[in-house]
Amino acid sequence: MSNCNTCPSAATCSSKDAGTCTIELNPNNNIKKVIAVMSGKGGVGKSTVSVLIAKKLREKGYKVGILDADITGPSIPRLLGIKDKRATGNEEFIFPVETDDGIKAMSLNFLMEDENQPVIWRGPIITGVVQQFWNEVLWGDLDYLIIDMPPGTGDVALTIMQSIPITGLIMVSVPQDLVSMIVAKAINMARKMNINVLGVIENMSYIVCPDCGKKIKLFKGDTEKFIKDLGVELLGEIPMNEDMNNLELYYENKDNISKIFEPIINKILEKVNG
Ligand SMILES: Nc1ncnc2c1ncn2[C@@H]1O[C@H](COP(=O)(O)OP(=O)(O)OP(=O)(O)O)[C@@H](O)[C@H]1O
Repeated sequence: MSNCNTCPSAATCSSKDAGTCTIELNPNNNIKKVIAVMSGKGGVGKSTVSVLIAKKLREKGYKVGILDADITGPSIPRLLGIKDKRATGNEEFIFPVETDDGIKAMSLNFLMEDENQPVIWRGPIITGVVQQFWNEVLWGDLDYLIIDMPPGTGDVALTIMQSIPITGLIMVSVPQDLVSMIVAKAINMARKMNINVLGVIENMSYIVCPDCGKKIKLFKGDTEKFIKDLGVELLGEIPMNEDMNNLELYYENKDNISKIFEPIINKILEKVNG
């Protein structure tokens, strides 16, 4: 977790005297581990990976929540297949929405009447909402909270890294040198903030030929070099396919998805618990 020594705003921040700006967790919540999923670049499959992690952990019997910190582009409700549900609350708490398989989720879209309406808010309001999702949502007992980070290395990502105790951060990339460069920025940002980077998941790594089963690399990015240069572990590769593009039908495609994601989740578990 971050502290004031690593914070770029330390000179002007009012929390400096306390030595940290970590937000106290609501005493009604008991969250054992927080896994943040980030990319730096948008549209590479961060939310997809967040949902895959949540589903797999839930299948293994863990109590799981997923916090959609992508306030201006929330996709978790759709990917979980619960886009029509709405969150409720009382004077003290916001209650998370729960999937049929028992994953608790909070996203701005659960609070919007119409998912197509944009939120046209400035940074401080957006960061305030993310902080509320952390400490005003009644998560209860969770083994793992997955945070789907917003794209980029801006204000919201910075606030999350500073104020939420992240156990480990997973970076999602695709095999294109332009994307790798931006993901490298995000990894370096996390390291500057003393966040434990668990590794990189390469999404859209390849497609599988439907006739001969051969793996075809569509992009020519030098993943090996990128991983080596940054000294970070490759946690696994995810192909581009229909199953991944239709996560709301997860249980129909579970076996295919498991073949790909089971080794990845086992590695993640090893890293967060090792
Ligand atoms: N491996 C894959 N195969 C096929 N489609 C995929 C794959 N991964 C992601 N997609 C699709 O690509 C789109 C973007 O994915 P996703 O929303 O997970 O990315 P993101 O990085 O979270 O985007 P954003 O920057 O908007 O938050 C979605 O339509 C998703 O279904």
